[in-house]
Amino acid sequence: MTEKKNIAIMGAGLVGSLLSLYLARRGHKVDLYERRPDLRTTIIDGGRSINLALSDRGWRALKGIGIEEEVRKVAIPMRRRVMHDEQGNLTYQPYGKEGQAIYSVSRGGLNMVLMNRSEPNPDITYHFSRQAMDVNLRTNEVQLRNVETGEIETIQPDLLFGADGAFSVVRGAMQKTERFNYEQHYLEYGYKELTIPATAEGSWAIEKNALHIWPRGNYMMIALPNVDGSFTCTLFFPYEGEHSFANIKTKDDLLSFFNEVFPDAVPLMPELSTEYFENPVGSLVTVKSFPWSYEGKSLLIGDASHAVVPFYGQGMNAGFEDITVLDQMLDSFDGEDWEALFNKFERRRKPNADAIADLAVMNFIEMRDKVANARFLLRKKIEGKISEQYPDRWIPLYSMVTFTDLPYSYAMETGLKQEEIMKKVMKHIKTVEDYDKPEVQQLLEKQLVQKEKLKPYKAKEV
Ligand SMILES: Cc1cc2nc3c(=O)[nH]c(=O)nc-3n(C[C@H](O)[C@H](O)[C@H](O)COP(=O)(O)OP(=O)(O)OC[C@H]3O[C@@H](n4cnc5c(N)ncnc54)[C@H](O)[C@@H]3O)c2cc1C
Ligand SMILES: NC(=O)C1=CN([C@@H]2O[C@H](COP(=O)(O)OP(=O)(O)OC[C@H]3O[C@@H](n4cnc5c(N)ncnc54)[C@H](OP(=O)(O)O)[C@@H]3O)[C@@H](O)[C@H]2O)C=CC1
Ligand SMILES: Nc1ccccc1C(=O)C[C@H](N)C(=O)O
Repeated sequence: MTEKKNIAIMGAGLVGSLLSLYLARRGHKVDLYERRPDLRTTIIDGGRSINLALSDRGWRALKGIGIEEEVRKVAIPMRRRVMHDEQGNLTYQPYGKEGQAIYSVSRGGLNMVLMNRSEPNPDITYHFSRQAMDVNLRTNEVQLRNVETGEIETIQPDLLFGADGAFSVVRGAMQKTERFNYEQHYLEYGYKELTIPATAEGSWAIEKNALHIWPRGNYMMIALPNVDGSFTCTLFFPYEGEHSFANIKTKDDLLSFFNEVFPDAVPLMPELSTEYFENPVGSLVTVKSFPWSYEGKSLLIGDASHAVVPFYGQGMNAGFEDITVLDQMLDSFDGEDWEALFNKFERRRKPNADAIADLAVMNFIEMRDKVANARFLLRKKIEGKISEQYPDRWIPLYSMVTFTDLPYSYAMETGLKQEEIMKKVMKHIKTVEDYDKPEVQQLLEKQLVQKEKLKPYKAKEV
């Protein structure tokens, strides 16, 4: 066992709360400081993103601490995309193979499960309504403000983890250190959450086990199911321009626009105009930074180090995977050189964080635009067939990201190679049956077998 450390985690969101369980299991004493009040006893306004898509990388981290089964009970499998066109016609695209799904979970519910798990553990203490204001990275002193009383206190842990989200204060302190790289990029789009409530019978008004998309070219609405029969809808919409948040000023503007572009959804959204004008518009930002640690005393993790736009449904999953990877590294850690450990961790994770950030932006274009196209859906079916025929040489990009633990960077590189091959294949395809044409089969044989364009993943030593 390594020496017992006093560890402080800034932020008791999804990543901070899960991380505390992993660190306490190794015998450390963990204190979490969260600027918000305890969500188990307080209704919090302003917290957005009511539900989240949980997939394999996230499940793996929950399983690693024995919490998977509890979360599965309240997770709704979403097996496919259901696309709604402007006439209300539906098309479908499965996410993966038979039995594969992404899972809709409540953000607050998941956070509570994680918090409750730490309750009987004397080595984990939550401090709510404590906002990190300033960090002295050299001394590891953190200034905290009691949000309720305004009092300031200073703590000095042995190790400090910054799990304080996309607008991290711990990262803010690192930004002032020498040779720290930082970049942020806001999309010209914002998001607003709306609701499709449960039917009078308490059931789901549209297909329950699906993620619904209303793709409209340069904007879209999506809906994820909740256990109470409702759906949380999110409108991703430009801030400015012809169709934009700026241009919807009145209830009439709203209803005439929604009736025109989302006609099948409007009758299912009785509170549309109240919610639209009351709910905030959230911004969409990618944050890339490096390094993530300082002198072996502090480390950024989750969104604090790599915030990604939500379109792949991978932000939390990537943050949870950070914990899995860190925990694996702790298995062979001598307990001495935390600086070397943190350096190894950040070098391993950085290329993957960058890859999922870029993939997430790409998936926005796919969701808001491409999925409405019959040729795109045909192409996905063909890809499914290739994957069935060459299971060890071709895992579709979406599946690599969502249903495996292959590094995101490998998924991205391989996806680009697949794209090249698909362009060639699709020149010969008009219908699914064309897949069996000799020229298609020969092309695949040449690319995949003879040229070995897509080699299976081999781990590189970092
Ligand atoms: C609209 C939307 C939809 C999303 N959908 C998905 C999805 O489907 N799947 C998915 O995997 N990811 C999704 N994400 C991303 C996901 O929400 C984040 O990646 C995830 O919440 C990151 O967890 P975290 O613990 O690092 O940060 P957070 O969850 O933000 O937690 C940070 C915590 O730190 C606290 N905090 C902040 N500043 C301070 C401070 N100064 N002092 C003390 N505490 C502080 C905050 O109150 C918060 O509780 C989505 C994001 C958005 C915006
Ligand atoms: N990648 C992305 O596009 C986004 C990711 N997220 C992530 O989703 C998770 C949960 O989000 P949620 O609970 O809705 O968080 P919020 O959007 O409610 O943000 C939490 C706090 O962050 C600060 N904040 C929000 N937007 C900005 C901004 N543009 N610039 C500076 N500070 C800002 C605000 O602090 P204050 O009140 O002090 O101003 C806010 O109260 C978090 O992980 C966050 O990291 C959230 C939004 C976008
Ligand atoms: N959770 C989300 C939140 C916002 C936007 C998209 C998602 C998705 O999960 C999209 C899904 N991965 C898809 O590709 O269809």
